[in-house]
Amino acid sequence: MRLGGRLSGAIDVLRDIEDRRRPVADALKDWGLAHRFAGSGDRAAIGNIVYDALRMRLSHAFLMDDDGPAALAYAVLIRQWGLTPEALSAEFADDRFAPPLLTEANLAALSSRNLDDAPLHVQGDIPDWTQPSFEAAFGGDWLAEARALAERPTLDLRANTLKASREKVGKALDRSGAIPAPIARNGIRIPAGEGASRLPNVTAELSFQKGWFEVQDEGSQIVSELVQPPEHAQVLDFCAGGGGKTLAMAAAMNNKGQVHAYDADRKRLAPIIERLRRAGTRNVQVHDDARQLDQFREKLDVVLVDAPCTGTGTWRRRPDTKWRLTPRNLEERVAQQQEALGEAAAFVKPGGSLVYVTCSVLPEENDVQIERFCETHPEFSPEPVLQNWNGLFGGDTRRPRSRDGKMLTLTPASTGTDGFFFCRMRRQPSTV
Ligand SMILES: C[S@@+](CC[C@H](N)C(=O)[O-])C[C@H]1O[C@@H](n2cnc3c(N)ncnc32)[C@H](O)[C@@H]1O
Repeated sequence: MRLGGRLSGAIDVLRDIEDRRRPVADALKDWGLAHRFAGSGDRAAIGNIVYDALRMRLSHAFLMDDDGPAALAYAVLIRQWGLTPEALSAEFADDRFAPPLLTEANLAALSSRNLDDAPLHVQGDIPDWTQPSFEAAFGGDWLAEARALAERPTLDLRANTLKASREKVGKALDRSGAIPAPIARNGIRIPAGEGASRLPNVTAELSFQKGWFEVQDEGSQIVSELVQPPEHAQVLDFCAGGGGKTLAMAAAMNNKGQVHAYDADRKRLAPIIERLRRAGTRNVQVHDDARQLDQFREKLDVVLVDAPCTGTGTWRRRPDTKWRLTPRNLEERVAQQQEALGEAAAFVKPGGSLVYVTCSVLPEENDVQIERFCETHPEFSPEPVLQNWNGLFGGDTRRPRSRDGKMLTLTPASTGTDGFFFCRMRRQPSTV
């Protein structure tokens, strides 16, 4: 397919997402099934246009004075892919699959409008109601932080040290452009690429089938490393989901000690069994019934709460969720986080740690939760973590944002990762 056909395809998918409020991945998959002649390069290019359009939806719409799918898709090619309206007109002149050319009104808006005149949330491509939260989280840097959440993400992998070193995985993937990730010690990064370029399907690699690596954002790897469970510790991953952090901690513990993986939702937990097998992990016990945890009350060294959250830190990867998020969703997540923290705290032994993580950057889900929890549970208090950063990751790495060295926020702008929040609270040792 030529660029015109790809652009038409992207416009169809964007329209489908908007009209039927569908997740991007589903809309792209259906388009592929209905257009079987399209090759993998075409599908990747269409996917890139759609995702790029959604990441910068508000600023594109402002500059085009039009929030329709065609205007958004054209804006991607002009603002993000570096093509000019003139070059596109010339390219599409003899392409019968190309969409109608940009309207006079779109062209006039594009040449006369300046993004500096747009409301700030439009400049940052975030929902208007989230702006106060961004301001509270990042002060004067909030706009730069919001904009970084609208960039394309890298593809990050974690070498599974139970089976292979980072060097070995890097060699196995060298034709994919893999390089060591800047911060995480076992991280491998495949840069985001530009325009129509597509990321490799690393899960089709033999080295993946053999369990040499996992797909895991570098931010998720970093927070897993910050947990720092001692090798022989008894750990509970209370919101284990598909097991991304369980696997990372189990490998860091060198297959020693014990990681108990639990999730209130059995369906989310299910994939963990196959992942543990592939990774060669032998120190994980999976629990799908809360009653199985009763024996661990006040007994465990470390309890991780990787809490359900709004996922604002992953907006680069799932930009459609940015526009679907509502204040009500945020309220619901905040309530679930309080519940999960309260339940999980009961398993921490005196002197043990309770670690709270989210993949959100909103203070309501992060600092505010910690403050509220510590008020109602005075036996817990946050511990300094930033002071260990250099020791863990090296002195010349980028550092997360933190006001007090205890609560850390990783972001695309600060650490070049997805957004993550991390805080470790210590439970007072027993005095008897
Ligand atoms: C952010 S996801 C976990 C991701 C996972 N840790 C990973 O690294 O792949 C949050 C999980 O918390 C679970 N959850 C929500 N409330 C819970 C509760 N009260 N107790 C246990 N799990 C809960 C959800 O089912 C969801 O799977």
